[in-house]
Amino acid sequence: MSSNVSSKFVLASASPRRVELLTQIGIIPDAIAPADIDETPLKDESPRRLALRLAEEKAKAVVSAHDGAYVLAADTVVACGRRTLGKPDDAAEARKFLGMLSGRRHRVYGGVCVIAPDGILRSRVVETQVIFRNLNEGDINRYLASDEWQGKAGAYAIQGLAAVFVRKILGSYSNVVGLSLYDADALLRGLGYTPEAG
Ligand SMILES: Cc1cn([C@H]2C[C@H](O)[C@@H](COP(=O)(O)OP(=O)(O)OP(=O)(O)O)O2)c(=O)[nH]c1=O
Repeated sequence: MSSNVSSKFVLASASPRRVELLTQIGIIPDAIAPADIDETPLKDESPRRLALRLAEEKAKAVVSAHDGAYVLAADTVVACGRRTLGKPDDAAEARKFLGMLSGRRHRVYGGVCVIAPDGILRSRVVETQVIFRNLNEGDINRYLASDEWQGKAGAYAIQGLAAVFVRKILGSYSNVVGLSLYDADALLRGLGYTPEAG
């Protein structure tokens, strides 16, 4: 079993949302070490497997530079029908994604991976279902003008203006924002880390 005595906590993510979410549960990273990995899906890779693989690869990419630390990484993938919606390249792609999400149910898969100081790796995927109301052209135009779609999987951020699109959500809200706090806490505790002593 890993021990957290004087262990540092490293967040392997460039996402400011993930820092904010962890702060909410009293975890302030000692270091932020974004992992620069190729996020291209493999051939026939499901969104669930993609989210898990990328979270694991992000954690593994930074662990060697942070000996003796707990390393946490995450990845968020939006899936609509059989399509995986990544971060849109431009406004045209964001428009396409929002059109696909309009009036439908989609799934947000959050991969979470923790590597403990002794090298033990634990990971899981969290699924949240989100149902959007119908979006008309005005809704989409206003949303695109806000720029909130940029850098967000599926071209929306539930924590911002897009909250009004969300008719129903089934599962973890923080998973949609970028990191399920329930699951991050469960993985960290399972590996012996507690924020108080960390
Ligand atoms: C669906 C959704 C996604 N997002 C964001 C969370 C993630 O930052 C982003 C998905 O991209 P990710 O590749 O998961 O993360 P990232 O590139 O921002 O950071 P890093 O790889 O360094 O960890 O989309 C929201 O902020 N709100 C939402 O409602």
